[in-house]
Amino acid sequence: MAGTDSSASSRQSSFNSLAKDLELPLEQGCLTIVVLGASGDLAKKKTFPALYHLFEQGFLQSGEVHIVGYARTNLSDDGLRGRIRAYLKGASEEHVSEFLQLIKYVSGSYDSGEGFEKLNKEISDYEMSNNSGSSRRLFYLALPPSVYPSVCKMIRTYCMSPTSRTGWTRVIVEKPFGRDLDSAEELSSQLGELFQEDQLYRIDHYLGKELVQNLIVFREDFGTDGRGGYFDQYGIIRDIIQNHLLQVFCLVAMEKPVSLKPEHIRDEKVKVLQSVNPIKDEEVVLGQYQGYKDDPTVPDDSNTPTFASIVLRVHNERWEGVPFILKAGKALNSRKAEIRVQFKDVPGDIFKCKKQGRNEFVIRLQPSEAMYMKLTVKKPGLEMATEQSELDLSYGMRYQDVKIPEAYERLILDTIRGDQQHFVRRDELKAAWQIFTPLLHNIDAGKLKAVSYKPGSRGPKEADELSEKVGYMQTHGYIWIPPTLA
Ligand SMILES: NC(=O)C1=CN([C@@H]2O[C@H](COP(=O)(O)OP(=O)(O)OC[C@H]3O[C@@H](n4cnc5c(N)ncnc54)[C@H](OP(=O)(O)O)[C@@H]3O)[C@@H](O)[C@H]2O)C=CC1
Ligand SMILES: O=C1O[C@H](COP(=O)(O)O)[C@@H](O)[C@H](O)[C@H]1O
Repeated sequence: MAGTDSSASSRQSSFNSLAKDLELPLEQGCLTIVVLGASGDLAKKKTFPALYHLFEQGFLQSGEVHIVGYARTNLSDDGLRGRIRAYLKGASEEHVSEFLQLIKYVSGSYDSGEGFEKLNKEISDYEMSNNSGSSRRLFYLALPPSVYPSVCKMIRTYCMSPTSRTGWTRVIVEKPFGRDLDSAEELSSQLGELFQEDQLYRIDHYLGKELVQNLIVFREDFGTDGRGGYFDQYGIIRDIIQNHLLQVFCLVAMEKPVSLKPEHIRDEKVKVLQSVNPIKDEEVVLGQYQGYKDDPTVPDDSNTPTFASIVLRVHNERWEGVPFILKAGKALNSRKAEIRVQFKDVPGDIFKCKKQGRNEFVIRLQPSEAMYMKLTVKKPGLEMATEQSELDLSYGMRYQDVKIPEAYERLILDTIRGDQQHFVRRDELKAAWQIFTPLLHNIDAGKLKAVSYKPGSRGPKEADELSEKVGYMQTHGYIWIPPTLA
């Protein structure tokens, strides 16, 4: 049975020792996870599968956890279970059935008491029957941000963990957290009036990826695929750069934190964000792929960028003069996310032979996690010539028996443990919007135009020109493909 075997208990024990390292309280007892927006895309593709994987590994135990889906759509418990089952392909039938039995569905609106009273009754009945005297309540808002204020108000009014029991109430909110600095601050104030900062978990799933650190390239080989209506309201900067890529940038550029405690790490992230200089228009390239406007939900005159390459410059002792190129796009030639640290040429290079490229340290976040170093070595043989080679740590080869957890899996577990290290703090969010808001307002006002690029290409040629102009040198004549990708 899932959740009761010895591997599950050994995981529970390493989980407990990690919690001890971070000085988090060790907790057991009744846990309810409520997924609001349970009928939606994120819930079925990411949230419920992540919960299943936590269950399968013993982090969520039958008899202790209770999962409730909530949305307006009229569904039965089995109706919701059927939708979820379709996204748990390849999993053991026995485990899946056991997991699905933990799930109930409650239907109701997002702004009236009736549905939330029903939801509270469902949770309270389970807590009474569980008999542990505890009440841990986790609310996952897999919903459009427009309904966060009303949903949070309803949770605060009807569904909080009762003070008569030990436990807590925590709320996970998805991105986008606002459209610019003012709207994000307004949303933060609305939520801040209802919950303490330590109850709010602003999720950015890039922070849950195994190899998250710096970045220079981020590419996707698909377009907006049916999400054109949503995407056109936001664009690539709000969808990916202001959140996912900026978070990764912070982890690379920040100074060493005082300790691994969440507050110490987030203090350093805020410092580096506050050291970023205003973005210069001439260090931005925007693109829109040909065919984007064929989507009927996208206006014919849309200037929304589906591609952007933006140079950030950090005004501090360590990074003065170093360009950080944040690049993301839809409908490109490949789907990958990488951090690429390129080393400068040595001054007074004594080797006359033409180099293929500079030394680079690459961290591939996906697909096929890897870290590798591209470096110039002497070409084996009698002549004194150089060539490019590599030191490779491809995870698929080095860690063949290890299953790398999904980002959402890790982040939900962090929330249950009360570890906010990988979540965005309010002042961090503000500093992030401060960097991008002037640029976004200029784009919204039509002052910066997106140039067109071919789907399946590297994006606009102007982006490569910009990288070169700020000092990045592409490797010529030799491209190494890690064996796990070949
Ligand atoms: N999908 C993805 O891959 C990702 C999504 N996100 C974020 O996660 C959240 C949820 O995304 P996703 O699941 O794609 O969204 P959906 O559009 O699928 O919405 C989720 C559910 O919310 C309800 N809903 C939709 N529109 C409205 C509305 N205008 N007013 C009230 N309720 C509404 C619907 O449930 P019902 O009608 O049954 O109540 C719907 O099933 C968003 O904040 C999104 O930005 C973040 C990263 C990736
Ligand atoms: O939040 C989002 O992220 C995905 C990319 O996530 P990944 O884990 O698949 O790299 C992006 O496609 C989507 O547009 C955006 O909303």
